[in-house]
Amino acid sequence: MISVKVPASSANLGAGFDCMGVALKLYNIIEVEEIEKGLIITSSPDDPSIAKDENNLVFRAMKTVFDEVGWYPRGLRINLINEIPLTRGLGSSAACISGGIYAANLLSGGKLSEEEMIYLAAKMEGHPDNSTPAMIGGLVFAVLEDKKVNYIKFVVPARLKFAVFIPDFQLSTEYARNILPKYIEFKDAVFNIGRATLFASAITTGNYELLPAATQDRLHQPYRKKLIPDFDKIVNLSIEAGAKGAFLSGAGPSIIALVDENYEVFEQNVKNALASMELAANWDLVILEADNSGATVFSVQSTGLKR
Ligand SMILES: Nc1ncnc2c1ncn2[C@@H]1O[C@H](COP(=O)(O)OP(=O)(O)OP(=O)(O)O)[C@@H](O)[C@H]1O
Ligand SMILES: N[C@@H](CCO)C(=O)O
Repeated sequence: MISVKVPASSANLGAGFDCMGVALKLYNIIEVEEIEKGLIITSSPDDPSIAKDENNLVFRAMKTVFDEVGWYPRGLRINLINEIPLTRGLGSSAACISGGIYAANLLSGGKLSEEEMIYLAAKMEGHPDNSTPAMIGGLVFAVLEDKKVNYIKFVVPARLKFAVFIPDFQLSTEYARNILPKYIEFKDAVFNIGRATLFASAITTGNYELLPAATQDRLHQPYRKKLIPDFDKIVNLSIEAGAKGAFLSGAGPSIIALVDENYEVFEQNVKNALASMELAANWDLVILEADNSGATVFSVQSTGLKR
């Protein structure tokens, strides 16, 4: 049996719609083994949206590898241990895709290179901003091309914390993409290019004072925040408490605030404020660090199956 550990991820990071994302220290574990025949899928905790047949996202990701390398297991057992909340903007689908591809590559003899796995994952997800950090960790700047992903990985220092606000409701990425406009104004495109460029420079040089300006966005947040009634309240609360920028995590509904120093004080103050505020949803706050490793092998045990 092969166990793979794969991190959550937060895409966009403000202005970098579909091209910037960071892996976070919150994990799913995917256990896979070849069996004599059939497909057995188990999951804990379970959720009705986790398919137990060939529609399962981890299985579908694994199958793209088997099709690519031309090797198929006789049967397959998949056990999912899920820590990443589903459909909250924390890359649960990318973890399934990148983790499934990584596990299938190990099971089938490691024929694909890291670059090939990164490409397959981004192609399946449709954009590389969650799947690439889920695969290799770190904070990633990435563009999906015809046959490859062009990317740069930045190793995030532990000093930078990601305060993740997770609400008690879900928002599917598909829905949150469908409400975006087909066209945007030229001035909004210019606004985002400036901020995304500033973000990349500020984060890689450690100039965190620029982050509040660099995390502004006009491509997706103005539209999506209408689906998240507490968005402005939580962003404003975070900035007042000292965050270096706060924005929607991926397609939402989670919100992330960047916190540099005194994160314990930030956490306490924000938790107290949340408890006394009138909000439309219940919000959990967890402080996470970036994961700089991506998908990794957790353990490998022989199944004793003979070929
Ligand atoms: N552990 C899992 N096992 C199987 N399927 C999963 C699992 N986690 C998520 N999924 C599938 O992915 C879907 C959620 O994907 P979606 O892209 O909407 O949200 P997300 O990836 O959590 O958020 P975002 O893309 O904004 O970061 C679920 O409805 C389910 O079909
Ligand atoms: N860039 C993607 C991330 C969510 O998968 C979006 O915002 O729709």
